[in-house]
Amino acid sequence: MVWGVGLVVYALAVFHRSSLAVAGLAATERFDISASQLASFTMLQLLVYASMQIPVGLMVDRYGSRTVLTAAVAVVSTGQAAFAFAGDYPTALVARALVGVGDAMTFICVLRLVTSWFPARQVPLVSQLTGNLGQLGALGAAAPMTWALGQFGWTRAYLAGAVAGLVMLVVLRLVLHDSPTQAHLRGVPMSARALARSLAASWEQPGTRLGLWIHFSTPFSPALLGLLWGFPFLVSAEHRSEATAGALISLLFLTNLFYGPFFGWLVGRHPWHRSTLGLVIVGAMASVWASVLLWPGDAPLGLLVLLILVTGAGGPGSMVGFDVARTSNPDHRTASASGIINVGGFTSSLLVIVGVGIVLDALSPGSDGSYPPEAFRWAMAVQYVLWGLGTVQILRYRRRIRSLTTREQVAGGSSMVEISPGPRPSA
Ligand SMILES: N[C@@H](Cc1c[nH]cn1)C(=O)NCC(=O)O
Repeated sequence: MVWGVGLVVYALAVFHRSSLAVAGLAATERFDISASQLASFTMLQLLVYASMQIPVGLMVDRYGSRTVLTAAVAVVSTGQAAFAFAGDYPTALVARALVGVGDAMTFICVLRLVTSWFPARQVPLVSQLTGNLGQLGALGAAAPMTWALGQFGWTRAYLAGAVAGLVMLVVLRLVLHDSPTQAHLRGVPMSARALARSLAASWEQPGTRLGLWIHFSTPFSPALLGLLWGFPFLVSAEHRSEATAGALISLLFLTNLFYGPFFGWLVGRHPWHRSTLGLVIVGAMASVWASVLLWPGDAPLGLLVLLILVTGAGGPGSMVGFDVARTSNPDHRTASASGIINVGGFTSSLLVIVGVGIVLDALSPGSDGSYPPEAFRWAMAVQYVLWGLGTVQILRYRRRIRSLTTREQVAGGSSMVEISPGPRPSA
């Protein structure tokens, strides 16, 4: 029950995060803004999210999931309510930033609950299910939100999400305990210096860095498609109808339901090969994107479906990063290590979304807002820079961790290494 409540709260956060995706046109009219001002909502949210991860991880280790999740739901609902009533662009930006803050506090709390409530051998699978079932919130923010906006109008549609948050707040306070034996699982108070030492200790573990780079390399491609550029790419560059493009984006979220349990099972059985899974996912995404981008003319529908099915592995693949960090750190640092990991994917997503926008603008001089297919192809190729960097770093830290641990140790549930005093490894 505790996990179920945590999962619903996370799905609601994903709903709030994605609830602007189908309201772009309405938002441009309501706030009288340009396309780039509209994109800045998404960028602001991602920026706030990424920059909050380390403080949030430390807060969860110190105050426990129940307390931080309560604050998260209160903040995200306030933000969504403010967005419902916002009549001008600056107010709407502040409201979206609040949504980003509350959203940033949610996932790490729920992952921490999973490690406290489930036996260690079930944690990889349940964490995968958490990350992936939570994406159903994005599906709820697609067709149902389109319907609600048309039926009830802006204010009432967004307010409904905020009210759902208040209901979950009550349920959370009634049901959710930090562990089977304690309502509140609190860490010891630490000075700023001790916090810095604890973070440094996590960072010195090669498994934390390996996890960060797996999380960096895997989820940005589905984020690029699902959060901002997928729809215009499919319509403008691949000349698909809006209905087909919408169906392909929905399929992207649905793939999570397949990959989640599969990767969870795989990671639980073969922890030594977690980085191999990360590399295979990156390789598969890079290859299928190359086929689409190099295809002369419009890519056939079958290839676009393949692109979606393969790219859909990126989000679930990023969960592997959390698992590597979990087994590389002691329990009292689990949440702050997860915070470090989560910076990876949200930074790479932000970079790729901004990068694609910059290349599109540079290659479409004087355009009226519609981008030529050729510009889109070059813009989407920005992904290769990040995949290249991510792959080099995964290989680097995987080599380091493999030289310092054994298969038996990792199979036993730990990839922690003894850090010897002396010169510290550089990033
Ligand atoms: N990459 C996601 C998790 C995921 C799983 N399937 C698709 N995405 C992640 O890191 N989530 C953190 C969050 O706050 O959503």
